[in-house]
Amino acid sequence: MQEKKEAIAVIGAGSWGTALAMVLVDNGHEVRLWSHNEAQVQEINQYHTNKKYLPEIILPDLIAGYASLRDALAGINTVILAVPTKAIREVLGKMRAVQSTPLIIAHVSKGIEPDTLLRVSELIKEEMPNELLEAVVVLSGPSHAEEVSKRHPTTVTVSSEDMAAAEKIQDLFINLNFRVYTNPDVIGVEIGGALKNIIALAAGITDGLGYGDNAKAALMTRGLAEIARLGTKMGANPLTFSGLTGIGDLIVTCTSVHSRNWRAGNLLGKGKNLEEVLDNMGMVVEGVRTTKAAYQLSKKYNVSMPITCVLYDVLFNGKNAKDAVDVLMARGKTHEMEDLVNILEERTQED
Ligand SMILES: NC(=O)C1=CN([C@@H]2O[C@H](COP(=O)(O)OP(=O)(O)OC[C@H]3O[C@@H](n4cnc5c(N)ncnc54)[C@H](OP(=O)(O)O)[C@@H]3O)[C@@H](O)[C@H]2O)C=CC1
Ligand SMILES: O=C(CO)COP(=O)(O)O
Repeated sequence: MQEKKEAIAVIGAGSWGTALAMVLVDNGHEVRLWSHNEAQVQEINQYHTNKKYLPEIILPDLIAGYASLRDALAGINTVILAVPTKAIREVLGKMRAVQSTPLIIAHVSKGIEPDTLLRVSELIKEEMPNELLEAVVVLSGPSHAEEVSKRHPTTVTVSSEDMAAAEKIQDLFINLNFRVYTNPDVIGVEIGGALKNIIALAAGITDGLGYGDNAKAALMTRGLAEIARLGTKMGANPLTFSGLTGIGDLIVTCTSVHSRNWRAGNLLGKGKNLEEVLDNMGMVVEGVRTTKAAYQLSKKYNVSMPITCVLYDVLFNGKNAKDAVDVLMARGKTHEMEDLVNILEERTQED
């Protein structure tokens, strides 16, 4: 399927960076997997494992671990940026310091920065000077690293303001186990990928409370409704939320034991406190910061996001999880689709 082979730097050797490095090696590319942790780089090069993040997996020999960012980026045109949203600015600062030629940066992070309310592609454009940035691409969709690393069938979507760059990333990754679609709606793809983590935390909480499948289906459906309302108000195509990076990712994250967001929520629902939960997770739980950002976005855009708002109170204001569910169930009567219809009508009038 794939013709042109090239050297690619994957920046971040957590679960997702490592699994994506495997896909690229399967497609015949030279892969340089950078980590800020030298011991981990040694483990990757000597033992071909990454025990902390993918304990069951033997990595292909052709994944080369790099501790030097300068060496990892030497002569490179395409970077896969696979660190948590919180680390993006720091890592881009380090890249800026050693880079002199323009890069296509394909990010795979699912978050929004609180306070600035920037999406990850916007953060990248803010941190990287124009002369170092050929294009920014986002790769997102229902894709747990644990399953991708076992080469189980997976589908994702790539999006960019530069669709030629998105198609390049599609070509680099697509194979018979990893099917890559394109979608030009960057806002919708990034908002869907980031905000599904909020709903996964909430779904974990109701599972932890022992509420079962009706409650989870309600959260997923009404969660998607509030994601679509906000995203559409921000300029996304509402259809994107019925695609892989919307409902697709929401399903996988709310229903899989692999999801760190669902697992964190589940522990919260069982009565553990947030600090304890995050300390024990050992991997990123993006939904916590994203809840803060989405809460702020809902105020900025004046969009009703009841699930996000009660989760915000659970995470940051000490609200009891069961009381939070009661608040949602006791809300005033409302129409299922009216708000989204109104937002779409407003948009038509503005055009
Ligand atoms: N895991 C998955 O299945 C998927 C994850 N994603 C998204 O990908 C992004 C990365 O997640 P994931 O790989 O799962 O996260 P992990 O927690 O598994 O790994 C994070 C990696 O980033 C490194 N890191 C953290 N902070 C910094 C920093 N300041 N500088 C350099 N490196 C840093 C960590 O290093 P250290 O070990 O030293 O902490 C670790 O190698 C997230 O936004 C996530 O939502 C998207 C799709 C699937
Ligand atoms: O985004 C993911 C799957 O598509 C991974 O979700 P978690 O970060 O909750 O593990």
